[in-house]
This record gives sequence, structure tokens and C-alpha cells, in this order.
Amino acid sequence: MLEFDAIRVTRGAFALSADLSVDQGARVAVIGPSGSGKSTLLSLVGGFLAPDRGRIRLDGQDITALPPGRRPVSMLFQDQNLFPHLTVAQNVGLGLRPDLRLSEPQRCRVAQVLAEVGLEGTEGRRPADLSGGQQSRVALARVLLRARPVLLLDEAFAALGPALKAEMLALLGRIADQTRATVLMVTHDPGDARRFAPQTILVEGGVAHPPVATGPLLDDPPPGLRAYLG
Ligand SMILES: Nc1ncnc2c1ncn2[C@@H]1O[C@H](COP(=O)(O)OP(=O)(O)OP(=O)(O)O)[C@@H](O)[C@H]1O
Repeated sequence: MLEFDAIRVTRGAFALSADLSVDQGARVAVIGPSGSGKSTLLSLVGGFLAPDRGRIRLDGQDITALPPGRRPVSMLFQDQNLFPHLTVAQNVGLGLRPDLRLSEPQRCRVAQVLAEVGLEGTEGRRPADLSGGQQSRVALARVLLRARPVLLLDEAFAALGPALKAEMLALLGRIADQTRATVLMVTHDPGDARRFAPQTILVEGGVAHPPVATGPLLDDPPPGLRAYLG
């Protein structure tokens, strides 16, 4: 279980509070107006931002003071966090060893996860030589390899067309199943939330609300969310 226990965080004049928990293995969309604090919520879990008060716990362990690199968390952004000067295999291998000194079994594992995301044979290519969808697959292969208990996505597939995005969400679902990860996914697209996330955290008016069932929330949104969804 991922817990936000009486969290309050400020960024300049902006303040966000969160007192909620997410079940282990849950898939949760994070939805709310622009500037409402969705990325802020994810940054608290990733460790890129420290709360002013409150604790963040994962399976009972207080991770509030852990630096990002030591948190059991993978994060995916829209730019897919790929290094242009590294090959596909190296970009994925970073998930195992930042210094890229991979053993033979580790190299095999990299090839294996690339095959699992449909990128067999692309090991030696650079990100720029791949399509947008293929780049997303490289990033997902790294997530699969790392197999961290928490996966955070901040509009990771926003730049992809609808068909490709649906494909990536399906692949993400398979990876989450395989790694049994808890997934928090920021999205501006209610369709993504309906497709992927049985539960949704609404971030609005300075509060990240506890997760509720996605369908009913989107079918009958509260006024602030209704205005945002249009
Ligand atoms: N580095 C920063 N310094 C000061 N204020 C910040 C900083 N980053 C974000 N903020 C403020 O924090 C608030 C929440 O930002 P956040 O990025 O979490 O919103 P969001 O819901 O993810 O928005 P969007 O949907 O537009 O990406 C905003 O009002 C923003 O102005």
C-alpha cells in the first residue's frame, strides 16, 4: 500500500494536501485541471519534492526521506527519459546498472525485455532512429527490467496518436501485471483513465482526493472536474 499520510506541500503560492492511500497493485489515474498539482503529487512519490509535513509510506516503510535513486519507484515522462547518444540496449540497460557494465546474463535479460515489448533486433540503434511508438516501447522495456513496485507516469503517452496510445496502455497493463506494480498515471484524457485505471485520484482546489471508481466519477463529475472536462 502507498500512503500519503497528512501530506502538505507548498510551491511558491501553491499548496497541496493529500491524505489518501492506494492499494498495492492498483492502477490509478490522476486527473485534475492544469496547475492543480498532479505532477506535484507524483514528485512527492518519486522523491523530487519534499513535503512540508506528513509522511509517505510504501508497504509500511516510511520513504519520505529517501533520495529518488533509492526509492522503489520508476517514473516515465513524456520525453521518455531516453539518452540520444546511447543505443537502445544501453538505454534499457541503464535500468540495471547506471555505469552500464552489464554481465552476460544481464545483457541477455536486456535482449529478452526488448523482445517482450516487440523491439527484437533494435539493440544497436539510437532513439532518434526509432518512431515515437518505438521510443515509448524502449522506455517501457526499461520499466519492465527494473520491475519496481511503484510506477509513475506523467502524461507519458500524450504525444502519441490514439491507436498507438491504446497499444501502449495495453502494453503498460501487461507490464504492470507482470511486475505487480502499483501504477499512478497522470492524464488529461478521460478515455485513458477509463481504459486503464479502475480508480482515479481527483486533484482539485489544493487537495488530492482519495481514489474513487473511475467510471462513476467521469459519468457524474463534480463541478470543478465537469468544467475542466468540458
Ligand atoms: N518549480 C516550481 N516553483 C514554484 N511553483 C511551481 C513549480 N512547479 C510548479 N509550481 C506550481 O505548482 C502548481 C502545481 O503544478 P503541477 O505541475 O503539479 O500541476 P499539474 O496539475 O501537473 O499541471 P499540468 O496539468 O498543467 O501539468 C502550479 O500552480 C504551479 O504554478
